[in-house]
Amino acid sequence: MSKGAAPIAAKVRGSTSGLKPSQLKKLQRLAQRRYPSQGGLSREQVREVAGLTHEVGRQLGLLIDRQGRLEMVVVGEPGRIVIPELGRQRQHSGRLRGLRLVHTHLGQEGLSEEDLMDMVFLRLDSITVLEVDSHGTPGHMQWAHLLPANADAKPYTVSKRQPWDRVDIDFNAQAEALEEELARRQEGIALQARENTTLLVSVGTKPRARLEAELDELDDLAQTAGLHVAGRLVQRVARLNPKFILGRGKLAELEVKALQANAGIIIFDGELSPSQMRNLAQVTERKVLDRTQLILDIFAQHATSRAGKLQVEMAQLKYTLPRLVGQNRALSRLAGGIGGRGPGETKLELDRRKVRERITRIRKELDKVRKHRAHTRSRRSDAGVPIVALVGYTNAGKSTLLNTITHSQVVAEDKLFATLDPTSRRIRFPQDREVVLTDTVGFIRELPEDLREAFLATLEELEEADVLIQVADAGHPELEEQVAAVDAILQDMGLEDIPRLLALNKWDTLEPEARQRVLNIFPHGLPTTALDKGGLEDLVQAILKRLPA
Ligand SMILES: Nc1nc2c(ncn2[C@@H]2O[C@H](COP(=O)(O)OP(=O)(O)OP(=O)(O)O)[C@@H](O)[C@H]2O)c(=O)[nH]1
Ligand SMILES: [Mg+2]
Repeated sequence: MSKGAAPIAAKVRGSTSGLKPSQLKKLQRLAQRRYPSQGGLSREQVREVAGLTHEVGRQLGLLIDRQGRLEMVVVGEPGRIVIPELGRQRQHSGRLRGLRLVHTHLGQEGLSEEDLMDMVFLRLDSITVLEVDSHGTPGHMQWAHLLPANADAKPYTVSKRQPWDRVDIDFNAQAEALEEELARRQEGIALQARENTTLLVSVGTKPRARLEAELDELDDLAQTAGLHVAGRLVQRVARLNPKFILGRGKLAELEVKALQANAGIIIFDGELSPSQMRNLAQVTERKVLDRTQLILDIFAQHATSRAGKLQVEMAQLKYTLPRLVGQNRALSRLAGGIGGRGPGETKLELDRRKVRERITRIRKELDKVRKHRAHTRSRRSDAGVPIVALVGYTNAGKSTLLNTITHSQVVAEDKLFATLDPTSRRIRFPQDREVVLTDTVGFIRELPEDLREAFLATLEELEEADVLIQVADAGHPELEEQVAAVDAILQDMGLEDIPRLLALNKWDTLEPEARQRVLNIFPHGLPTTALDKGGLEDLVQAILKRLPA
């Protein structure tokens, strides 16, 4: 090594190969300066940086903290610059990084799309470009910074390109004002904790209206799980991006939204592959969940019986297992709070063999439960009491109907999946007909495979049923889709031959024209208002007519 070659200081990063020792030394010297907040760089500093850019023939980037100290000098290539991963120490809730980037361009182009993306993904206080001409003379400057949520949905503001010596913005004051504003907006939304604040994302090939309607359901699910939904993002695509599911531009938009809303959780409609989940958690540095995990989480919250808990745990273990392998950051995200309820952190840390053993044990226990239930059922059918089962989409009013018909107190709530355990009540109808009325877990479209498997066991009761009452929420905008989803599941279970009634529930919520429209679609449907006993006479008569003699 020649005498003058100093080691590359830790502060100089990037494409340094091929640089002369003297050039490296000059770059290091940049780290000894203090950079003013007003205007960003002093006159001498602008000339120095422009001259160096010209000398090395590559873009230069200066990451400067709020004290004006240089955190890092990044050497780029002639046409681009790659900012290395930054430390995470400055990452507290909703705040900016506390670093601004000033970088040079060789030539006369201002901030590029790529620059703005860097600002978003690195959560920089601001980004500034200084144009350097072919003589090493500084020319125009242009800066940009993020904006708080605003009516125009503008993610950031970009200044005009202006002669470098006219830039007079106070960069620190601007960044601090922005942070204050972000925090103030936060208080505005009823002091929602970051851990509970959620953005919903739908990416798909279906028509936009369909994606929106499905997001409405995801919204209900999120609220059922106790989350605060701060916003949503929909992207229609011809093909899903295998790595991030979203395109890069949309991902930046999501990041801006998450930053503005201070969202700690992002939930994707549909299922994410383990690697997509990992990649997304990494770039967004937020907890990333998919619809399946959300549903699993709700089931975990609502399971009360031993069997119900076991079924949910089994489904969670099965779904989570492949998503744990080789994960580091995403794992620690998953382990706490939502998305990790049920099998707690310690269980998630068990190695795969132990998880498999646990699954086997649960399966055995569930077998026992199943046998016990079968036994109870056969006792019932020995007694010759016909069974009537309520089935239907979640939140349609099954439990309410059971309550009203039997005056019992099964939990009925305006929440999805309020009921997870089948409940049976013996009731006596007029004319001394006795029946067993059974409430069941609600259905949902695209029920996650592992859950379907787990809950088919609960639904075994249905095989013994003499009559099924399919309860639908007639006032729901997705009524037809929900009825179709339930039909499909019943068919799947081989139950399509059991006599079935369709209760068009929540009839009270419909206007007269809507009633007519619904009856045109479902001419055999029986209007019911489960809350009101008087309105159930037709349904009871229809049930009696279908009972075996
Ligand atoms: N307006 C109106 N609301 C109803 C009617 N029936 C049920 N509800 C309400 O709808 C919500 C859901 O009722 P549940 O009986 O819990 O529905 P479920 O089908 O058992 O739902 P899961 O167990 O979650 O699958 C509750 O807030 C009920 O009060 C009705 O006829 N009219
Ligand atoms: Mg219920």
